[in-house]
Amino acid sequence: MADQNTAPTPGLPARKAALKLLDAVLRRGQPLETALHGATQGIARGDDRALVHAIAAETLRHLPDLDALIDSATAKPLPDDAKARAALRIALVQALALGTPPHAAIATTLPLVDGGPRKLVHGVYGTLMRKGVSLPDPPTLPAYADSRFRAHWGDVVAESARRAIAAPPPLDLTLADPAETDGWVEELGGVSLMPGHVRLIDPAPVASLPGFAEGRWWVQDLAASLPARLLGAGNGRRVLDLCAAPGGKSLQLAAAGWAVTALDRSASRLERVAENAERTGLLLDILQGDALEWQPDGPVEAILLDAPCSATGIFRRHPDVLHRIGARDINEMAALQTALLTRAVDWLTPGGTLIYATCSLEPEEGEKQIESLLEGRTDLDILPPRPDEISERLITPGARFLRTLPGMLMDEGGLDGFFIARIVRKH
Ligand SMILES: C[S@@+](CC[C@H](N)C(=O)[O-])C[C@H]1O[C@@H](n2cnc3c(N)ncnc32)[C@H](O)[C@@H]1O
Repeated sequence: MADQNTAPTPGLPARKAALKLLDAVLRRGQPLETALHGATQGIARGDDRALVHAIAAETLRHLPDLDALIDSATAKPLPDDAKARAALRIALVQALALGTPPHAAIATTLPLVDGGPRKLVHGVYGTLMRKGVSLPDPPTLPAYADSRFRAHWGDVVAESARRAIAAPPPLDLTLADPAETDGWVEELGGVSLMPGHVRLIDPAPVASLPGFAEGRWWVQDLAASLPARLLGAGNGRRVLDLCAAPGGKSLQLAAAGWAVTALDRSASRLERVAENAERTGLLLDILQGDALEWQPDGPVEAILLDAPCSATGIFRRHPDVLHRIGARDINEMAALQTALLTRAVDWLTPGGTLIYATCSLEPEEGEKQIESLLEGRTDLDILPPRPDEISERLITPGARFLRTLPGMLMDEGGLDGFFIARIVRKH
């Protein structure tokens, strides 16, 4: 990112807001995107808000390494929540990762600790800069996430996750009409890894891209497009999308010819579903309701349950998740998923299909959910993904489920971590 510090008032409000944003994420456990609005109140320019986001997100991508540098230059470690540590993190990340000239990075940070540990911050920063330190490439993952990834998926995947968190991922679009894939690849200057998918490596702001206003596509990571692909063509049949907002998968299903009931508990998130439906001209029956209480009028042939989850699979775009999620969150989410899944599966007609998906790298929210669902249930079966439905490069031979992991399609820009199972009701 370009240095923003050439303005006469050298970007102090943006740095202050970045500190506030990081505090909301690290101390109060709020998602980065949720906290952004509150932290940037009073910052009028879009560029400045983008700078706040960039400083916070980049700090989170490199947090363990930034802290290790800070600890290497202090006699004893500063407390985690010390103001000096917070200020040093953002000064260092600007100088070492965002390309801000070192003097500008510290000049915009020191006023934040006026009347406090100014001398300490200046001293530690100066020591590190004189040493010519740099951040390791790839970054070190937060310890808890690193140990879980290694335990569940092995060292190779954990190392790929380190490379994946290093930078924001490319922008993936899902097309309303997969037959137009070649045309949009050319028009947008992207590449396609599957029919109906276009990837932009170096994207412009979304709303300015051709086809956005006309609703010819929507933003959706390639992995997030896989669950709906496993339901195939709808031919006018009804599908329940039980956790629908903001609506990417509902739109895909409607575009594939399904009559979609898009249910979600959150009224505010459903507004985004309605906006997306309007922009794309795709028809959705939008309903607010809690899937733990609501129920359909009768049995249904197809259900998509894109369940709420820890979201540890989407750390590339949301580097805050790996800092916020712990064992308790994973267990709570897994219990909610079990409740949603056991309820929804009983709504299926014989021969009906339920797709269960989570954007999580935690087996408790994926493989283990389905294994325990199937225990003692002779009426349910698993239909594994077929290479003709999605790229064969994503299918592990013999696997019953679809599991995307860091490292897959890495040379093409990778994809998010997802778990997807196709459950069929036999009788
Ligand atoms: C992973 S997001 C869904 C993403 C969406 N399927 C898409 O593709 O855009 C999970 C959603 O589940 C909703 N949710 C959580 N608990 C719910 C419940 N008990 N009933 C209905 N919706 C719920 C949340 O509001 C959230 O919008």
